[in-house]
Amino acid sequence: MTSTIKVAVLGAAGRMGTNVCAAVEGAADLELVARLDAGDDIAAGLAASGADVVVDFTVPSVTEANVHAAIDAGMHVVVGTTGWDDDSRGRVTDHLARRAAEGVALGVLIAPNFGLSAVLAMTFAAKAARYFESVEVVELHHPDKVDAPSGTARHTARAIAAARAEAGVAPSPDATEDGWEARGMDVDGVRVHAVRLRGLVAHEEILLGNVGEQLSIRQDSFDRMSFMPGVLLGVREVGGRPGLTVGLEHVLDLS
Ligand SMILES: NC(=O)C1=CN([C@@H]2O[C@H](COP(=O)(O)OP(=O)(O)OC[C@H]3O[C@@H](n4cnc5c(N)ncnc54)[C@H](O)[C@@H]3O)[C@@H](O)[C@H]2O)C=CC1
Ligand SMILES: O=C(O)C1=N[C@H](C(=O)O)C[C@H](O)C1
Repeated sequence: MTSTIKVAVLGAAGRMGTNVCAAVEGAADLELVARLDAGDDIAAGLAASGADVVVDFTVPSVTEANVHAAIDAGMHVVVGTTGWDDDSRGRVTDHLARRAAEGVALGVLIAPNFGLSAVLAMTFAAKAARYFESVEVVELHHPDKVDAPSGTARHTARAIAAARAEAGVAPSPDATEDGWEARGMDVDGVRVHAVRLRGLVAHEEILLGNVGEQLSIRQDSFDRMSFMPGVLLGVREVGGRPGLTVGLEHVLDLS
């Protein structure tokens, strides 16, 4: 008989955490062993849970500390929470390397978006980016979101910028003078715009333009259930991927 993967969920009372707990409970090969949220002692809760994999859908201000606590506890981690940058990802890589040197090989998967449509949109945009003079990213979300722009939009812009740099493409033209404020955030030279609107869940549009033509790549997550197949895939795969993996596209082999 194959054993189940024991899963602890951090942020279990949140919009995503609630869905993740239900998805884990509905999967025959997974076992939900802890639901932890704000106010709980995360280190103690994880130690008591005996989890194999920790899933974090909390808030940007606490997610890094949670990941280090899980690594200290000898658990693999799947992270959906946003707010990561090169420095915080670097500290996780270093922590994983220290644990590996102690003989404890752990995997951490940080994915800004677990939705298949979003991962494909990012991948297609990065592939298209070298062929267009201009590219901008627009993300649209529910107004209860605490960060802007979204982690997905930042990840998309970084991938686009890397593809354009590799191809030697010039920066998108932009004659806007300094002091005009509606040009979005500059993420590695790609402009990212954020819309917050009641009724929305999570949406992204990548606009690519040449003289006389435009390509629009649009994805819509209408329901948080759409993230669950990706989260469960991450839970099943992370133990076999020691070190830090950033982006579900690597697990899906789309990169
Ligand atoms: N990667 C992906 O596919 C997706 C990522 N997200 C991201 O996931 C995160 C959570 O999103 P939502 O569920 O919508 O937010 P939410 O606000 O509904 O849930 C966050 C939960 O974390 C809890 N929390 C706060 N501090 C905590 C702590 N120290 N320890 C444990 N729990 C704590 C809160 O009490 C709350 O229940 C955000 O960063 C969001 O951008 C959201 C949707 C999809
Ligand atoms: O807060 C959300 O809702 C979402 N957050 C993630 C992000 O910031 O990219 C993923 C998705 O867009 C939903």
